[in-house]
Amino acid sequence: MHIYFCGSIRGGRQDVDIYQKIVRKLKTFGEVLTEHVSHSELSEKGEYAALRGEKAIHQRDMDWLSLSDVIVAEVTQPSLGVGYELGRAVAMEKNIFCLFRPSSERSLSAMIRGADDGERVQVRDYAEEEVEAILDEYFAKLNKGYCWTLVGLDQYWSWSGMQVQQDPGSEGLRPGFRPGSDQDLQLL
Ligand SMILES: O=c1[nH]c(=O)n([C@H]2C[C@H](O)[C@@H](COP(=O)(O)O)O2)cc1CO
Repeated sequence: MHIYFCGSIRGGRQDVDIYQKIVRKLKTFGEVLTEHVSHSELSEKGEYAALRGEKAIHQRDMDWLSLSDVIVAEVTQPSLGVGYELGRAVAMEKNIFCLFRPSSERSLSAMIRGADDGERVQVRDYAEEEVEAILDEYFAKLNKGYCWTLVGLDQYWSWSGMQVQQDPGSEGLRPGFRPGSDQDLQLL
């Protein structure tokens, strides 16, 4: 599983220790593409010097975002970049899990909290000591969803393979094809 972690860089590095804790946990579920966000050596200047330019950072991160199965964002420290990544991820219909600490006494933007649909986009208030358990719970549910999708796909492919075998001249499935119906048998 590819995981994209979002956390503030130029928005302020105050929460880097929590980012580290989250990324350490995320690595037990899959590959974290944006591990650099949690590096304590990364300053508010960001990666400009290392990557020779803002365009390269933006392009690389958009490629990683497209590749990701899930986005996990620590949104307590406000960051324009994190807000932008989340907006793009919503448009890509990704699974998104945002984590916010009310103990900061900040008020999370309505554009993030209001995007919660209880399913694909989820926003969760948390305290630092419970973050690992919360991530366990989230990924357990996410993986369960994936298992069902795989079972469904497997059934679909074995069914469609059967149809093609019965009709060797077939170039594939026809639109409006219904498995097992008389209409299908006539079409074949
Ligand atoms: O150098 C960088 N590298 C990088 O990957 N980002 C991405 C990942 C972070 O989740 C997000 C942080 O945005 P911001 O720097 O505006 O706080 O943007 C952002 C920067 C600097 O803006």
